[in-house]
Amino acid sequence: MSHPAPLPKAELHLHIEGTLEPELAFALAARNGVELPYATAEELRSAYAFDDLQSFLDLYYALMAVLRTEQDFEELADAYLARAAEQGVRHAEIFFDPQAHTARGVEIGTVIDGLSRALDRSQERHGVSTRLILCFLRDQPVESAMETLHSAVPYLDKFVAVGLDSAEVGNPASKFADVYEEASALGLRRVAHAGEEGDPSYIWEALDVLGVERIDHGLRCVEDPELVKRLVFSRIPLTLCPLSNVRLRTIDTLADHPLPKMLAVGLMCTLNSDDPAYFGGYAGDTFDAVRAELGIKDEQLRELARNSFLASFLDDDEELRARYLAEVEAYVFA
Ligand SMILES: Nc1ncnc2[nH]cnc12
Ligand SMILES: [Zn+2]
Repeated sequence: MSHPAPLPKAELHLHIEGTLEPELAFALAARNGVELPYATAEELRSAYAFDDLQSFLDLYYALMAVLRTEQDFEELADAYLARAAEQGVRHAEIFFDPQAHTARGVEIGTVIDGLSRALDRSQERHGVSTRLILCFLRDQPVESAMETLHSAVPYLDKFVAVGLDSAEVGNPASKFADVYEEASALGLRRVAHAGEEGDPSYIWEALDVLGVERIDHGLRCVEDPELVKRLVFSRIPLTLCPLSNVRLRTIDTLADHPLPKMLAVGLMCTLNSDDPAYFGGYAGDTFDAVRAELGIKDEQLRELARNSFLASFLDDDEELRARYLAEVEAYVFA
């Protein structure tokens, strides 16, 4: 029996380094002469059991040692885009973490040029339009973020926005106020992870100090009714990642996810996979999981897909956005 075509969607919260599947990690390790502290891909996969965000980040950064050349970054992105396309992703806004590579002696140009090689061919090869978002590591000094922004200026035509990721608690958004101000002056859009593990004050700061247009995660906004009001009235999109929240133990089970409540109060939610190689599912798997475990109905799935295109940075191609939105409206659920 053939599978029904998946619901068309945009993915707005996806770390390209988090798409590194164990098999590709081993292939790149062999090609680059990098020793991994695991005997097989299966053994590595069995290490994907996390207690919290930091325990995941430790493995996530360690495995990046296999990514060294433009070709490595190109293959990584191409493999993600192929899988995303199979799961109905039509448009992907992709995070990358330059500091995690430059700290290992890999030039930012190698990262951006390698990723761009895959992204530039993606529409034609996979039917997926793309944008890149440069993320700063919030647990690194602000000077390093500023240096990273400056080193990326020659590549300004290759990415559309800046983001903020890595260990949240103890690294509030306000630390990066000057970096975001400069990024905005360079014409870049602004997003930031907030309210993943951090309390609602992290979301307030991302909005009020960094001036972000979207909140990545934003899960803990539900603890602050004033914040929920603000997010609803200003239509700030949240890029939720429910499978990530379970794997990083922000919530106990998917059935505990506040998505139904968030939709009911009018928050502009989108569904995303975050680090799919580590968290057990890509974008389509995420839609399937919330349908199965949270009882999200077909018309709410359509709303989530519609939101993903409305919240995307496709403002420079409204014709393409309109085409995607028409596809969402025309979609017939099996
Ligand atoms: N879920 C996440 N939160 C913060 N930083 C990340 N980097 C990669 N995935 C992340
Ligand atoms: Zn993330």
